[in-house]
Amino acid sequence: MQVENKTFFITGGASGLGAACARLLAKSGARVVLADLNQETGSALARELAEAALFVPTNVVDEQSVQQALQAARDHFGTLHGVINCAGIGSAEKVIGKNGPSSLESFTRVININLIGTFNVIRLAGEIISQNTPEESGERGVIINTASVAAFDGQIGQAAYSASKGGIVGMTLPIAREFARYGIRVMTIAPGIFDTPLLAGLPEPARISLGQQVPFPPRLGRPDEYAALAKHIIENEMLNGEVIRLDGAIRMQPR
Ligand SMILES: NC(=O)c1ccc[n+]([C@@H]2O[C@H](COP(=O)([O-])OP(=O)(O)OC[C@H]3O[C@@H](n4cnc5c(N)ncnc54)[C@H](O)[C@@H]3O)[C@@H](O)[C@H]2O)c1
Ligand SMILES: C[C@]12CC(=O)[C@H]3[C@@H](CCC4=CC(=O)CC[C@@]43C)[C@@H]1CC[C@@H]2C(=O)CO
Repeated sequence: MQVENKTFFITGGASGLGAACARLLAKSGARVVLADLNQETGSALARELAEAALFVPTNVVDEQSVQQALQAARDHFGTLHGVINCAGIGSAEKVIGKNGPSSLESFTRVININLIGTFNVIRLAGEIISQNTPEESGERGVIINTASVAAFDGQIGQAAYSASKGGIVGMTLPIAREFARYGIRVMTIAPGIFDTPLLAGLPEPARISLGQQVPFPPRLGRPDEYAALAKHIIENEMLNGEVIRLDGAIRMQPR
């Protein structure tokens, strides 16, 4: 579908990859709902994007929070044509640490936010989108999820994170197959290493080193490059049920 005059629900839309999608889609004539935990950054971006954007405080793991955010989106913009699931957290914890086995709580938290939160939004937004009047082609909408190359090249310390992203990879095809009857496409992007606030905690030498691990281009990915792929996925109906690595050919080392 063309993005102009369409509405997209972007989880994690207040920062990094999600915010880049919001900016590009708004600039392209779309309307965006910034569904994010962060009131400060979410409100600031909504002010920047003016009438093209609505910020709704949202916790993707909370059913009622997502339902209320989706209703706010419909109340404000009238409908919903797509979702970009960017909400997520990073994590690094060995299975056996200095003090013994890692905590189940930390593993569960990463799975809850990254995987279950993504599924929660897919199921609730998918039901709404399935009720759209279809385009001439029969398409009613598109859902884009965010995994990670860690789903395939998980490093030491990334058991929870890789499992959460591997789950997103795993559910892409079965949901695309189910949603085909509604004319809803389901795609996943698996980014390599992108220059976002998620990496903010890393010292500069570590960031430079990560970028140099990328075969080409030897640098961190830019959020606008992720956004450009997301926009293309929305516009290209033949992209469905697939996971696209966006990573400069990096294959993460064990650690
Ligand atoms: N930056 C990278 O190198 C990289 C690589 C691979 C995958 N990813 C994935 O891309 C996605 C976006 O990451 P980013 O780099 O833009 O990070 P980021 O930290 O800049 O943005 C993530 C956003 O998600 C929001 N968020 C976190 N938990 C939430 C929840 N429960 N409900 C709603 N919003 C929540 C945060 O408030 C934040 O605004 C994440 O899923 C991340 O795992 C990032
Ligand atoms: C984003 C990614 C995986 C992570 O979670 C880490 C991040 C580098 C900075 C980090 C330091 C930590 O102590 C916690 C984990 C993390 C946020 C990694 C850069 C690329 C990794 C990725 O997902 C590759 O696709």
